[in-house]
Amino acid sequence: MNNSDQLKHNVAKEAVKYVKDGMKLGLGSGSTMYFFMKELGERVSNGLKVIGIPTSNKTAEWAKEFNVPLADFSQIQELDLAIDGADEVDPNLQLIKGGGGALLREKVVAAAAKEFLVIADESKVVENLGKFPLPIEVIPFGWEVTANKITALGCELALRKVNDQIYITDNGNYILDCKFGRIQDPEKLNRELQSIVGIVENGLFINIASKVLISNPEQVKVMEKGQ
Ligand SMILES: O=C(CO)[C@H](O)[C@H](O)COP(=O)(O)O
Repeated sequence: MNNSDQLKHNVAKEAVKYVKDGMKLGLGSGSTMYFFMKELGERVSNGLKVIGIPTSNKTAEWAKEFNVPLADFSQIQELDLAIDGADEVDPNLQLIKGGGGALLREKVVAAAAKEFLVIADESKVVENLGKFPLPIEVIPFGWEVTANKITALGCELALRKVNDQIYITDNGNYILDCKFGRIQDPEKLNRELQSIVGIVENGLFINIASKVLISNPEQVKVMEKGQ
């Protein structure tokens, strides 16, 4: 395992300790979550009873691989705990997410949870959000018009492509990766983006994270609001 994977694995091992018997879980997406799913599967094989709602088709595949039971979201009103990775975390626990393209379901699931636990390695911690281009999910219909309105807020953007093909989210939408540079006021930008028609959701997770676990080569630290 390389050093980066080791840090992801370490933080996942710590996060799985927050899972208690009988919990309804939100299961985030991304490579850090892969290690969490592996660890969770280990606990399930030792008798832990949980059910999970996956935030992406990939996470659903991992749940199958590691025998983590999944539930029907329509039968669940509230989740006990959602766990997910992040692309950037600031000192106020505001996040940029969506590097893996799953931000919409991730936000829906996080918002349905009593607690939202974020797991990341120290490379994700920043003083100000914005070095990582902000992913914004837009509907394909008229996406160029939507893109122009986003650009007017002061960013350069690119339609996400993979192998020269437009990237399509699990919800059938497009992703615009938006370079705002240092975001001075993430709450304000979030509000502005929410008012643009054509945007389905943006990757700013404002006042959603309850706690963030950060791994460095020595330890896993807990970040909480107001620290
Ligand atoms: O938001 C996400 C996917 O939409 C991921 O949580 C984020 O991209 C972090 O991924 P990784 O753990 O691979 O660094």
